[in-house]
Amino acid sequence: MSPPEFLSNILSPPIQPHTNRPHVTLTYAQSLDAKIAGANGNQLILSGKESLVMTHWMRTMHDAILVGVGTALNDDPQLNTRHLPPTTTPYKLPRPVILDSELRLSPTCKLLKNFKLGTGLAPWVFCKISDENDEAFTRRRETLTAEGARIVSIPEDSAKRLSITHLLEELRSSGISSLMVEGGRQIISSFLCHKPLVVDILIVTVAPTLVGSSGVGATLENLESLPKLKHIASATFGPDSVIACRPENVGAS
Ligand SMILES: NC(=O)C1=CN([C@@H]2O[C@H](COP(=O)(O)OP(=O)(O)OC[C@H]3O[C@@H](n4cnc5c(N)ncnc54)[C@H](O)[C@@H]3O)[C@@H](O)[C@H]2O)C=CC1
Ligand SMILES: Nc1nc(O)c(N)c(N[C@@H]2O[C@H](COP(=O)(O)O)[C@@H](O)[C@H]2O)n1
Repeated sequence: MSPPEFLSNILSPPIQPHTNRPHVTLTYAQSLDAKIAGANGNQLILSGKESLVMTHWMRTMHDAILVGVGTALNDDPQLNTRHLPPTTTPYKLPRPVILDSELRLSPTCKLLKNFKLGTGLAPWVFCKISDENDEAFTRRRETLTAEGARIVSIPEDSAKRLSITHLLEELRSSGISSLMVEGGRQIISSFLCHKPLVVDILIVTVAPTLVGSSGVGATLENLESLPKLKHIASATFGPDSVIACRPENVGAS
């Protein structure tokens, strides 16, 4: 059992990291009208079963998989490989990584439950560097640590979001060579528009469905902030089209 040729062609293992950061794959599923969720952020199952299996293969090809705390709270994801066919050799599980400035992650989330059941790796939760006197923050930190999370404090950027540069350096020095970023909207925008460019490949599943204007769009950014893309490959999985692109001039470091 091995990943579909589409993936092995574009993410030939082992994926090569950069000196200061992992290789970054940004991926999400969208409707034909470029929505990633329904009204009020309601989670939508956009991918059909064939492209969902493709996404789970992609998970096995990365050392870590990242979501923002908005997604963690809204979707309560598992970020595992449960849609792959049964096998005697266990699939590689990616390390779950959550960007969570204020430590809002629920101590009862599925990621922590799976870790305690032995069916998932301990999540790494990245947060801001807090004031020592912030007792509520310290309590949340202690609770999540007691539930099995590794909490890592990193600096914020000028917009008061966690610094993507520091995050990627920390992941690389913790042995993460390849990172799959799954969303949601703010995370997609932060990674896609980061200067210098840090996304090595963008893989978008397009489902033949319409969500309408109340849905959540894939990005928040205007055209000037978005990178130019070069098409790499496309494939169909069941009814869905999957498109892989590379941002032009992505950093070589
Ligand atoms: N269709 C798909 O493939 C996916 C859809 N989604 C959908 O996306 C929605 C969640 O998206 P959002 O609310 O935008 O939350 P998000 O998942 O993008 O998390 C945003 C939060 O992350 C934290 N954060 C820390 N540093 C950050 C940084 N540098 N950049 C951005 N965020 C940073 C902040 O607390 C921020 O509020 C949900 O409706 C979910 O269902 C999420 C993932 C994939
Ligand atoms: N590939 C894909 N297709 C969709 O239709 C989706 N809604 C998502 N969402 C992402 O997958 C996470 C859920 O993962 P688990 O099924 O719990 O393992 C969700 O939080 C989004 O990151 N992806």
